[in-house]
Amino acid sequence: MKKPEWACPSGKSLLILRMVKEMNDLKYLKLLSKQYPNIPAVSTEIINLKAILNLPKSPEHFLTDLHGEYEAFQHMLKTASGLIKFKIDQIFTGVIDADKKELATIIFYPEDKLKKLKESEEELTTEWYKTTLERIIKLCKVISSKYTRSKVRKALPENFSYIIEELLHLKGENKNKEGYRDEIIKTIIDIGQAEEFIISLSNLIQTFAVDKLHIIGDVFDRGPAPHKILDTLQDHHNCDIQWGNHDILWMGAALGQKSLIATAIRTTLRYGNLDLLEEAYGINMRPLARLARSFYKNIDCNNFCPKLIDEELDQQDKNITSKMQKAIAIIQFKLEGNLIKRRSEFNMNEALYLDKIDYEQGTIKLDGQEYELNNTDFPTIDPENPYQLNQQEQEVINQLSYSFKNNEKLQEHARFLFNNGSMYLKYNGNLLFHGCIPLNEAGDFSTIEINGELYQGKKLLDFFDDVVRKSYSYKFEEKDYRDWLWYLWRGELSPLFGKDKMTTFCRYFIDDKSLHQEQKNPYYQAREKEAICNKILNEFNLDPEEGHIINGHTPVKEKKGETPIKGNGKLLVIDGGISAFYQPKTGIAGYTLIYNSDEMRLISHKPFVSKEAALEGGNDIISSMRIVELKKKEKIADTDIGEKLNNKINNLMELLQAYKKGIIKEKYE
Ligand SMILES: O=P(O)(O)OC[C@H]1O[C@](O)(COP(=O)(O)O)[C@@H](O)[C@@H]1O
Ligand SMILES: [Mn+2]
Repeated sequence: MKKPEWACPSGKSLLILRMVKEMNDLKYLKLLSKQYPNIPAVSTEIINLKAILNLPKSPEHFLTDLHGEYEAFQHMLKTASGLIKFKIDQIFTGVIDADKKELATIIFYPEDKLKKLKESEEELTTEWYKTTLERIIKLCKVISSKYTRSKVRKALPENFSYIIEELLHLKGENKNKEGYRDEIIKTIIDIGQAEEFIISLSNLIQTFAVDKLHIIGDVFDRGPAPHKILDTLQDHHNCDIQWGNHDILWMGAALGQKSLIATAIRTTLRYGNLDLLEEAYGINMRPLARLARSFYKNIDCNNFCPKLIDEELDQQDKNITSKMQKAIAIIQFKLEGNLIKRRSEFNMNEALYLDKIDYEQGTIKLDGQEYELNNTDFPTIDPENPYQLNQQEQEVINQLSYSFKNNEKLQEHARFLFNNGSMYLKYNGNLLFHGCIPLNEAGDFSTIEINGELYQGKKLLDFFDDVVRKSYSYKFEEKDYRDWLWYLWRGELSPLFGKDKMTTFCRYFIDDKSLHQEQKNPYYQAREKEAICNKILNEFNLDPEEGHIINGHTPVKEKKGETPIKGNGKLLVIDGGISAFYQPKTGIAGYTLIYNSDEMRLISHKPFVSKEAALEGGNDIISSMRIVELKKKEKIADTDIGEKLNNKINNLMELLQAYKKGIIKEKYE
């Protein structure tokens, strides 16, 4: 059979191909020439970009599993996980510790700390303002030196931009300009603007300390204020998110996926965070409370009692929260039952419970064995038709679904998560994801068949990434993409969940602890081995010699001797439990990671007590800093952005040649 022409181009078609390419190149260069119309313009940009390539790589900050702990998160952000204090110690070697601590606290919380200092009997003298300003300027200079002038300029506060730019770019050794600088500082103090400058410069230091913030999932659930974390992230200058299972839960709920709405509400009530729904988001919970009150009269708290840290609810609130939790849990189990039956390809029949209950005996039969239920009050379940919502339940879930879908704030947060998030991220040679890459016992990528096609490894994550985006794009149509978000929340091969099953029903209703077990995916054992980590990096086309996997989701139990560094240093698990509920298990209050131009540094944190304590300067929450890897001084040229800049430089060089050869005519205004 004659080969199709494109399979092996003849000499003539090769010539045609080359001509087409040249024409396209020329078209592109002509477009580029609109931006850089002559030799001086294009030369300036080439010089500028080449200089940027030689700047040191700017710092990346990695946080994960924030679980609504806003205050601890804020502190990590403001302090850049200890990086700012570390720089202060490096720069001000001759300054006493107390002063360095004070300086650090001013930079982290400038308004509050200044107020506190003024309230104490000591007066803030001109000398104090001068020293403080000089130190802050010095630190700001060092921290901003990794950026181009234009980037620094763009970040400057409007009011003082000219003066701050002057101060930041005056060279210390320039004797001629010393008087000039001193006069600027003196005038700032004389005209009563010192505090404004201290605040502006402190904010600038916080901005520059970290260039890129990565959130490796799970902003929501357990803690009280995920909404405040999201508000902060929305305002951040440069942040990305790798979705966690708890984020997908809320994203799906925001799109009106009813099983996820029920689950999000149940989890919120379980941790006593009714205020999050009612006050922060303004979702009306009265219909659910009414239903709970009318059906679950005799609840004795037990397994539905909210988990609290400081007993912040009184008995009456605890009772109603428990009733509501049970009411929404039953709605969840019913909705999930219908979903599992509708989506047989999810293969989740083992999560069907309500049809296995003997409602007269108060027992349940699972895998041929009978178990006693510890609670047999199911006033809304019709044993003949256990998955059918009764009328009141139907009304409540419809009302909640309407509220979720039409809640402006929740929709704004969901939009942010969809737009700025992904299933995984490849960034500067590293691979970031929340949960796992599903593996089988043999250490091979697990395969899932969807509509006759097989997915595994990277292809599986790409499939889910695509489905999540489609669920958002088609949110107003009754397409079934949203069901996949539920699968991602709790399905066996969900890379965000990474466990064989979720045993919520058994945890509530059966005392036998063996039924509460959730088996982790074999990935979690396998990742201890370097070869497996390398295999995963290769699967994602990353260089195992250079790259690392950065993982969240499973709290590292440091107390039990577990280490966050796995696979011979190839993989870092940075979930150390910022969530207050996990701290007894982990023994610490979270890990964070800083990736600088010369090292990767893992920081473990002590529990964050309060902002008040932080303002006193006594709350240094860093418990240890470990250098995971020393790097050769990396430059922007070595990063992903460097690669893009290099491409641009190549194009500009071609444009320069085209001007020189007269292929494209220069334009001068
Ligand atoms: O702590 P709770 O509310 O009992 O939740 C337990 C559930 O949370 C999960 O651990 C998932 O949450 P994480 O992603 O934080 O691990 C489930 O596997 C488990 O069933
Ligand atoms: Mn998780």
